[in-house]
Amino acid sequence: MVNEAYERWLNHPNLDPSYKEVLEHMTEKEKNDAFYTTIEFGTAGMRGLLGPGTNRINLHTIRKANEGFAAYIEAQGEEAKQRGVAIGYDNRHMSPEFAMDSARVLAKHGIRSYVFESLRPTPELSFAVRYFHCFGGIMVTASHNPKEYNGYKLYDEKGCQLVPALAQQVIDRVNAVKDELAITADVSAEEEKLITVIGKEVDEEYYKNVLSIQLNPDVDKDLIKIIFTPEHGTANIPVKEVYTRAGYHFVAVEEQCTPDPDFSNTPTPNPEEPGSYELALEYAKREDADIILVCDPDADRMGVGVKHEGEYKLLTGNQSGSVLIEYILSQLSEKGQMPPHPVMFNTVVTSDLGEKIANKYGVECEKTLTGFKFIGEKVAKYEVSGEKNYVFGYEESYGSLIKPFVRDKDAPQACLMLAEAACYYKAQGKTLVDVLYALYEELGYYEESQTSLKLEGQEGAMRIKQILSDLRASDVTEIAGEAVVRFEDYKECIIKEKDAVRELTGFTKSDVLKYYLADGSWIAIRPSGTEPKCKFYYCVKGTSLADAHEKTLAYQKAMAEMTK
Ligand SMILES: O=P(O)(O)OC[C@H]1O[C@H](O)[C@H](O)[C@@H](O)[C@@H]1O
Repeated sequence: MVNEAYERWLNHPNLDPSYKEVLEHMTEKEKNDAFYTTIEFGTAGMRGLLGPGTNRINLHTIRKANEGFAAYIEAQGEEAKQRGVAIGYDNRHMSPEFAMDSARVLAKHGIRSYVFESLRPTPELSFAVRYFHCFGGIMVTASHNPKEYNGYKLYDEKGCQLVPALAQQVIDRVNAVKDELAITADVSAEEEKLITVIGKEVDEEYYKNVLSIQLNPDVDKDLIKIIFTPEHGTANIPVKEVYTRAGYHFVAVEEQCTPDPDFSNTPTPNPEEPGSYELALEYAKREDADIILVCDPDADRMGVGVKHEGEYKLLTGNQSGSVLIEYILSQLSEKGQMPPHPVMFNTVVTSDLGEKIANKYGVECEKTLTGFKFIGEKVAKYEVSGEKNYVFGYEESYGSLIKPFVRDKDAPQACLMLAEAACYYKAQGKTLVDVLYALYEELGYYEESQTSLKLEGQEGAMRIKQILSDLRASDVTEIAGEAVVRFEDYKECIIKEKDAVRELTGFTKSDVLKYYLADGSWIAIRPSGTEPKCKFYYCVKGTSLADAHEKTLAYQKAMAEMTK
């Protein structure tokens, strides 16, 4: 099957010429990884290595996806085609080309599109879908992945990434395309007219909305200095613009402000990884800055560094999320602006601390599976029913959404709110780390961490599946000497507790296992849906931070042993 697909590509008259040479020089292993399957929709759309092959991101697999998306829109009728699709893209290799090609494939089906004139953040694409009342959206990006990757995210009419039930309707139509190389993007002059280039007008509206989230716009902004880096990506213009308009003092990491598909001046563009803070830390020390803010290339994630007792401490996504919850909810309460039936959202692998903070302010916390689309889905549900009111949504993976005029994670919003919180607390003589430590004192000492096994290619994907199924098959009763008091399996949809088994409801089936331990900690395991990794999440509760840390190390070691 691999050879058949490979030969079909190699000899196809429509093969993009730049791919021919790469195909000819592939080793057997490379050939296998590129053709053993077709690239799938994961946590956040289709994401994969750039290059030729059915299991790669390239002009032909993107065209195939667009052909399926177009068929899906056509099936909704003429109005959907007229409302059209908003299209955005980031700084990655081929992103602008894939975006324009997508517009052309849609135009061949008579579908209107609005394409950004240059790179823009993912949240602004979500915003544009809503602004133009489009039927859907496409964002060409691989978010935080390394430079060798690209991807394709699909949005619904609310500006939310397609949830599995809708994505499946597109996938079925994508799978019905037999020859992806036969699809072309040659449009007639008439079809070309269906494509509108957009820019400034949407920017303005988006900035206005972002600035509207401020809870204390009059906070003394002279109190803090911010170091900001867009990691060569799309946050560069919007975050600078928003800070300038709001009056914050910031210094941008110049070397990382140029849009660059190779991310030349950063070891990694992912704020989950310490390398992304390296240059910003040098700036911070030189400028004696209070906070460091790092956005990923498509500006849906934000990483935070805080100067505390003379040192810069990097916050995890759980920690920055906790500080934001505390600030936002305390301010809403104090100002009497808390809506009735307030609700906050996070995921089954996000720390318990967030929920505790929310509950303290009378806010309910609802959990979803990993993927902000599931949070966006809930926002839409409650918007219609009016049953609950959104106050915040975040994930441990460094993404949050403050106001739902966007339906995906929004780093420009997060950067503005984080800066405001830092000023507010500095006026009280506190750093954001002080705020976090006070939360631990009040609600319990938590250490959240993540480890992962990088397992690439077909073999890696099989190994990851095997790790999960082996764990599922073995009855784990203790981890590092601590008893397992509850076990949740999101694929088999069961909860095992006190020797009883009951159904786990409310979630789409997903390959996630979660072990709750007697000391109040939990450990979860799942395959990443955006990277070739098996992820282990630890939320460890201790009697002190030192105790939580010691236990974390023990649990990590035990899990490593169990999955060797
Ligand atoms: O753990 P993964 O499947 O790789 O997903 C990690 C994260 O990836 C993207 O940023 C998604 O938008 C997030 O919703 C998700 O939490």
